[in-house]
Amino acid sequence: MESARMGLAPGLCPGSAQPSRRIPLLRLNPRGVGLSRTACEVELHYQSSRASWKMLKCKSSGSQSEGGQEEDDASPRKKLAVFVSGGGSNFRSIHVATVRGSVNGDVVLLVTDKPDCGGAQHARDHGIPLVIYPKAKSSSEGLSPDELVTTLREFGVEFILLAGYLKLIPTELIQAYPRSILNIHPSLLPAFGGKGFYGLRVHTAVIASGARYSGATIHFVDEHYDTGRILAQRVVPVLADDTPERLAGRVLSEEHKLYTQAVEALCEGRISWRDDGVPLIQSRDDPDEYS
Ligand SMILES: Nc1nc2c(c(=O)[nH]1)N[C@@H](CN(C=O)c1ccc(C(=O)N[C@@H](CCC(=O)O)C(=O)O)cc1)CN2
Ligand SMILES: NCC(=O)N[C@@H]1O[C@H](COP(=O)([O-])[O-])[C@@H](O)[C@H]1O
Repeated sequence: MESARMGLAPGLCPGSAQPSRRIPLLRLNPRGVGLSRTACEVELHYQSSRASWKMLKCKSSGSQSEGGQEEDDASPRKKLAVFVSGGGSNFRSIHVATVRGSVNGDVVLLVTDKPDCGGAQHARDHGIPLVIYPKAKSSSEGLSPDELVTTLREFGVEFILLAGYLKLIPTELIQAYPRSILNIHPSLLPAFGGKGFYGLRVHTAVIASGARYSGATIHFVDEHYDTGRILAQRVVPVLADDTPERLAGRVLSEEHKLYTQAVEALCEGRISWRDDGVPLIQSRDDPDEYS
């Protein structure tokens, strides 16, 4: 049984241009992993006779707040995992908010199905470990659903944020993280959601429908695309001469603000569930106000 121990190194990614030091191909121990953390480094010890995959490791200091204070006096900082497939502007926006301190949490892991995407590059540039899910058909790299759950648990992940992630989250993860997975969608769900509705396709459909308003939706994730409980929305007008690209740009700008506010509430324990199952955000300024 192969075991590998490694220190952290500046972000390395499968296929990255000039890895400063190749991380050995790591194998996951079916019985779990050992995780030890030095002052500013995380070392992972993996043994496995089964799945083989590449673990991208970087200094963990990149995920701490600017003040370096690891935990808010009031409550411990929440550990977040972000899932991306593309440019990662929502991921970057959330990461900036954790570093600046408005979000009482840290991004401790990035998950992607596209290791060369912009979001993965941001993780490498900022010392955030990265894993691949799901396995690419053409490659042996990547985790199985059970291995993904194990890895998230070993990183102490408490909440999962989908941010332009384009693969179906498996039932194993939904069950392991009840009421703890959020997604952002670029329309006013339930309109223009579901399989096939992602990226510019959403905005093209909105314009073609003649809808006068679109927007962004944050929702909890269930087993199906875009059918989970809606947590927050923002409305964006559709202009008579809009193109999908221009509408996308205005919606994306609202997404960044909406997602950051939702994650602030999530990390401060300001989300409550109405008796009919609708999640509400409690105002930071007025505890009697919910939206
Ligand atoms: N279990 C869940 N998984 C995911 C959800 C969800 O609500 N429940 N949300 C999506 C994000 N999303 C919309 O917000 C979404 C992403 C992708 C698709 C889609 O049709 N994907 C294509 C494949 C696209 C590709 O691989 O390039 C498909 O499945 O055919 C719809 C909606 C993330 N996961
Ligand atoms: N249905 C899922 C979907 O379409 N998600 C959308 O992908 C974009 C990702 O942008 P980003 O990578 O710059 O955050 C965002 O507009 C997000 O709402």
